[in-house]
Amino acid sequence: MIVAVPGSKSVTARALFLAAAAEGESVLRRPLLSDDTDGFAQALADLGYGVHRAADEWRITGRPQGPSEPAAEVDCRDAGTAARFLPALASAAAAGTYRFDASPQMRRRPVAPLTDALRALGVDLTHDGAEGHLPLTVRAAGMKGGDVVLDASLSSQFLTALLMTGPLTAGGLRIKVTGIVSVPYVEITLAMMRSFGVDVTREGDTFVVPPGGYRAADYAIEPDASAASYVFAAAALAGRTATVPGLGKGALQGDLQFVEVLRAMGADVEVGANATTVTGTGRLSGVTVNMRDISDTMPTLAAIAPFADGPVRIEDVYNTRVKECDRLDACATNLRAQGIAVETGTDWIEIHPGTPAPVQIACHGDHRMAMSFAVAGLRTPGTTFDDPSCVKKTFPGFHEFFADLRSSWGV
Ligand SMILES: O=C(O)C1=C[C@@H](OP(=O)(O)O)[C@@H](O)[C@H](O)C1
Ligand SMILES: C=C(OP(=O)(O)O)C(=O)O
Repeated sequence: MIVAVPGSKSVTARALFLAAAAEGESVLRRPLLSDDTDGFAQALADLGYGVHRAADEWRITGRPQGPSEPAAEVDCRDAGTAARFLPALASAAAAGTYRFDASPQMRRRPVAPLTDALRALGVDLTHDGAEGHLPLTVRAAGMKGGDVVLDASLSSQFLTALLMTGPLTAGGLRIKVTGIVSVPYVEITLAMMRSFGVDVTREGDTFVVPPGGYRAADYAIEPDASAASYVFAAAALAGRTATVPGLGKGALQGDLQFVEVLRAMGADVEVGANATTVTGTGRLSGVTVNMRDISDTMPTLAAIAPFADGPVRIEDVYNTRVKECDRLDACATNLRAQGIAVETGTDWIEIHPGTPAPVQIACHGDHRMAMSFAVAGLRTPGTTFDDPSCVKKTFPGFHEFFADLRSSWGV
């Protein structure tokens, strides 16, 4: 069955940034419509960029010189992308005072490696509450650019923010990276910067970003590979077939690699030129997998893991502890509540086979907790959620979408 998923959150956020920074009007086709991307677009409008949104086509009027508003208060809501990318964008403005705040959940998440780097580059930036967290205020006076050292071992979003800001500085940036997670997201950034006219080069662990700015683009946003993980996992679990169009061999998003985990567990997987198909075979074997590059799909795997015929061990995912919630803890606690044996360490989780009992899943306001355990709920009737609407962050219609999928599969 063909199952279309909404547009990519990561690609939509980058496209919004790059379009706002570019000279001219950009057209973004099939953007994701969700709380994160709505918040990002609204933030740009609040900063004074021209943002015109029709359902499947957003038009952004770029301002290479920065926001047209001399001062603004920006709400980044729950979005890591907005909270990390937008203060960097504002820092490059010729002048202006911009305050960035976020939800309590996003206020808890770190931004220090990025704000330290911006300060080292001469930006006047103050944390208005806890040091290293939102809220923060940028008093922009243009950025000269130059050399900077960045630790991206808690989040690649810090690096993406600096990379995308580089062309807006007078002399460009040379970013030396001392640690990195979620590398495929950096590849998305570099590919999209190329689509907006900028080529970043690498010298070992240093990224060299030229000055000169971006040019506007007509940009089609691919479907969200992390959202697709729920469809693929559901097919593997239910013994059905799902084909997600728009995500194939040329896809930008690393999270499509989740299908290789399902393949290793026994599902049939076909990655075509422009679509990916997963067929459940009725067999799911245990697996040990390093998910450092694709950690947004860790909860998807953790939730279905009890149905495998051996232990599922997921390694190298420390930074899932600083996402919408502490995901290693939240997965372990929910699985244990279902009666499943689970062990965890600082950066790993191991889940043993079992028959999950129907319980109310504690979502911790985390869309991925709700969506992952909804997939596992295919085999655990009676599963409920304390906060089902938290899916709005990236997939507002998820529960209706998933109910439709189940009824077309008859499961
Ligand atoms: O750059 C991006 O769009 C993202 C990068 C990843 O974050 P980290 O780099 O913090 O792992 C990912 O988890 C997040 O959902 C989106
Ligand atoms: C970690 C996530 O989001 P972000 O960092 O963009 O808020 C996510 O969507 O799983």
